[in-house]
Formats: sequence, structure tokens, C-alpha cells
Amino acid sequence: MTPKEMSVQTLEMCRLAPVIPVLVVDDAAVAVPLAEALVAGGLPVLEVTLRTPQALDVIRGMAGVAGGVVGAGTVLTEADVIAAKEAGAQFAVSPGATDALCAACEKHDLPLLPGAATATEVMGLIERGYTTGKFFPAEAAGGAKALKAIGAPLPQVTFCPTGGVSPSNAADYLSLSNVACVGGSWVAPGDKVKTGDWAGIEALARDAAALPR
Ligand SMILES: O=C[C@H](O)COP(=O)(O)O
Ligand SMILES: CC(=O)C(=O)O
Repeated sequence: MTPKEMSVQTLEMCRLAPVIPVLVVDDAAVAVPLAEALVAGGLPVLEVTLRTPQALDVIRGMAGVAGGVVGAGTVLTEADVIAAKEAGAQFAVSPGATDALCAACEKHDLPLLPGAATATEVMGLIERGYTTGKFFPAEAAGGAKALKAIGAPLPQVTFCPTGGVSPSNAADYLSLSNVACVGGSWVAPGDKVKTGDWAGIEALARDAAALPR
């Protein structure tokens, strides 16, 4: 799959809802109810980060939830790409974008949302053919102001800013012409996941899904 083809798919995906929940889950037993709550609340695209030993099992469980589009986050290596795809991930997200990782996703046909935080990194994505990316770490890298400034000379790349995005600043990002959606962990807080407060998570998802863009 070419970077251009991947970017068409990831942009379509980013347009499905204003927020992609970024999930760090250490208990595969919660995969299905958690995904069901988020999807029911209006957030169908889910990023499960490969930061826990259970992440691949979580992806496997969530991949069976109707209406969901489940991907793997924190994908760093070709082995991660192969494992994520085998678990049922439909896309990959990475905090950055190395040549090796891009090549692995292109080779294994796993659409990649590659990370970038500076104009030079965005130019690297453009040179390789990517037109959809992740702006990470969004708040620490200058926030909506920085992303707006990057978009002036480089409007051809559309982003999903992630990292420090919250209900209080999400609208600043979503109002930008080079933003399709944002990513964030606030819709699935650890305490609510631990106690199985699926109604509470669905309510958070509903609020996030109603954010204007
Ligand atoms: O590592 C950061 C994740 O991309 C999500 O960031 P967040 O917890 O600030 O929403
Ligand atoms: C932070 C991030 O982009 C990731 O874990 O994929």
C-alpha cells in the first residue's frame, strides 16, 4: 500500500468522529465493554496503544465489536506492525515516523498515521507521500497555535493532534483547517475503566462526539 493510499484511508477514518480515544489497557477482559461504550457514545475509531503486555489481546477483543474501527498505537517496529495486523488492527499510529516503520506499514498494508511535531518532520512525511498524520505531542509541541502556523506553508497535510488534548482545548484544534480530529485519553479514564463504569465512559464519549469541527 502506498503512503498516498494509506493517507486517503486514515483521513476517512479521522473524519468519522471528532475524537479518537487513545487507550492504555492492561486487562483484556474490559476490551469488549470498553469498546462498546465508546462506540455507543459515538466514537467508533479506537487506538489501543501497544504499551501493555495485554494490548494485542485487547485489540483482538475490540476488533469484534460491531461498528468499531480498531487500530494499534505506539507502533514502533516491523514486529509491532505484523503483530498488530495479526491481532486485527485496521490501522497503526506512531508517535513519530522512521523510515523503517513507514516501510514496514507500506510492506504489510497497514495504514499508518505517522507522527510529526515540527515543520521539518512534516516535510519528511510529504516527501514520502503522506498527507495525513498525527501531531504529537500536541500541547508540548506548541499546541493549536503551532499547528496552525505549520499549516500555513504546509496545508497539504491534515492532522490528528494528540498529547495533552482535553475538553478544554479540543475545540481550538478542531477549528483549524488542517485538523480532521483529535486524539486523547480523557474519554476512557483509568478509574472508570477499573470500576467498569461503562455508562460514565459512554457519557464522556457522547460529549466528545458532540464537539464541533
Ligand atoms: O501519550 C499520549 C497519548 O497519545 C495520549 O495523550 P493524552 O493522555 O495526553 O491524551
Ligand atoms: C503517543 C502516540 O502517538 C502513540 O502512542 O502512538
